[in-house]
Amino acid sequence: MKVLVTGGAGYIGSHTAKRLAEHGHTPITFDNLSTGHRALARFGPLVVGDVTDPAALDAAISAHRPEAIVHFAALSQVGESMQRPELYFRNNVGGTVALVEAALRGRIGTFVFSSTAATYGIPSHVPILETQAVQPINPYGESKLACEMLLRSASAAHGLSCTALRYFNAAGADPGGLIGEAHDPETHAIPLLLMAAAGKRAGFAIFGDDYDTPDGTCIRDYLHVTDLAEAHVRALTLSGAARFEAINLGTGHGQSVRELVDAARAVTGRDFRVEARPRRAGDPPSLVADAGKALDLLGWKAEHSSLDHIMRTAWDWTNAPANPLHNRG
Ligand SMILES: NC(=O)c1ccc[n+]([C@@H]2O[C@H](COP(=O)([O-])OP(=O)(O)OC[C@H]3O[C@@H](n4cnc5c(N)ncnc54)[C@H](O)[C@@H]3O)[C@@H](O)[C@H]2O)c1
Ligand SMILES: O=c1ccn([C@@H]2O[C@H](COP(=O)(O)OP(=O)(O)O[C@H]3O[C@H](CO)[C@@H](O)[C@H](O)[C@H]3O)[C@@H](O)[C@H]2O)c(=O)[nH]1
Repeated sequence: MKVLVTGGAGYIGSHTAKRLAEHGHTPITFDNLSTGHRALARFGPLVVGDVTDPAALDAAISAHRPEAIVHFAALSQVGESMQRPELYFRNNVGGTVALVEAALRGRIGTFVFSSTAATYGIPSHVPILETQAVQPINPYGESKLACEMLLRSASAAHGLSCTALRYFNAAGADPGGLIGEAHDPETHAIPLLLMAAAGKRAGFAIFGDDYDTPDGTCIRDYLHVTDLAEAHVRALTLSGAARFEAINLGTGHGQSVRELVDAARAVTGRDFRVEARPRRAGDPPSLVADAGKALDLLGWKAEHSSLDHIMRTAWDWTNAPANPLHNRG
C-alpha cells in the first residue's frame, strides 16, 4: 500500500515510515521540515510541503496516488500552545481540514490521525478509558480534539474510515541508531535527562514534587516509539466506511519523574544534578492508558516498552552520529 505520511520527517512519523516499509508498504513523507529533519525521512520519497497548502497536497497526491493517509504533522508543545494558541489552531486544525479536503478530492478512504492523551485534560479516573470525558486543559489538546471532531463528522458525512490514536508518552528510539527524537528546543523529560547525563546540560529540573502521587512527582505512561509505530500499521488495516474510532495507545503502567531519574542514572552509569522546581503549568498529576481497546480492535499491545529498553535506546540515540543534534552543545 502507498501511504502518505504527513510529518514523516519527525520523531514518531519517521519510526512509522520505517515500520511501514518493513511491512512492505511505501511511505511517502510530506513534511515542511519545521520541526522535522530531512535526514529522518529515509524510508521512501520525501515531498517538502505544508499541510495547510491545498495545492501542495493535491500535487503530492496526484504524483504518488496514496491509498491511505497517516497524519502526524502538527505542532505539539503545550507551553508554546498557551503562548500562541492561534498558531496551534491554524497549523493543527487548519492542516487537518486541508488534508481531509484533499483526501476527499483524491478519493483516499483511510485516515489515521495522531491524537493525544492531552485530549482528556485532568482525568477523573486512571487508567483512562476512551469513554471518559475529553476536557483538554491547553490549546494543544483543544486543537487535537477539534481535529477528532472533524474526523468523526467527515467519516459520517463522506464514508471516510478514520482512526484517532490517542498516544500517551512516546519515548525511546529505533535500535538501529539512524532515527530518533530530535526536537530543538527539547522539552521532553527523557531526552532532557539523557542530555544531562551526557554533560550537554547542567542538570535536570523536576517540575513539581508536591503532587498527590506516591513520590510526589507526576506519573506518565511511557511507550516505546517502535510499539507506537506498529500500532499505526495495524490501524491501516481497520476498515469500514463511515467508521470513526478513538483508541488509546499506552502500556497501562505509569512511571514517576523520579523513577525516570533513577533509570537514567542506572542505564548511563552517570550522575548529574537534579533539583525540584515548581510545577509546570498544564501538567496533570497522572496519565495512564487503559489500552484494552487497542488490543481488542488492533490486536496490539506494547512489547518493547520496558523503561530500561526505552532509556537504553534513547541513550544510544543521544550519542549516535546520525542524530541531527549530536554535535550541538
Ligand atoms: N511525542 C509525543 O509524546 C506525542 C504524544 C502524543 C501525540 N503526539 C503527536 O504525534 C505527532 C508527532 O509528534 P512528534 O513528537 O513526532 O513531533 P515532531 O515535531 O518530531 O514531528 C512533527 C512533524 O510534522 C512536521 N510538520 C509540522 N507542521 C507541519 C505542516 N504544517 N506541514 C507539514 N509538516 C508539518 C514537522 O516538520 C515534523 O517533522 C504530532 O501530531 C503530536 O501532536 C506526540
Ligand atoms: O524538564 C522536565 C521535563 C518534563 N518533566 C516532567 O516529566 C513528565 C513528562 O513530561 P514530557 O516529557 O514533557 O511529556 P508530557 O508533558 O507528558 O507530554 C507528552 O505526552 C502527552 C500525552 O501524555 C502528549 O500529549 C504530548 O504531546 C507529549 O509531549 C511531566 O510530568 C513533566 O512535568 C520534568 O519534570 N522536567
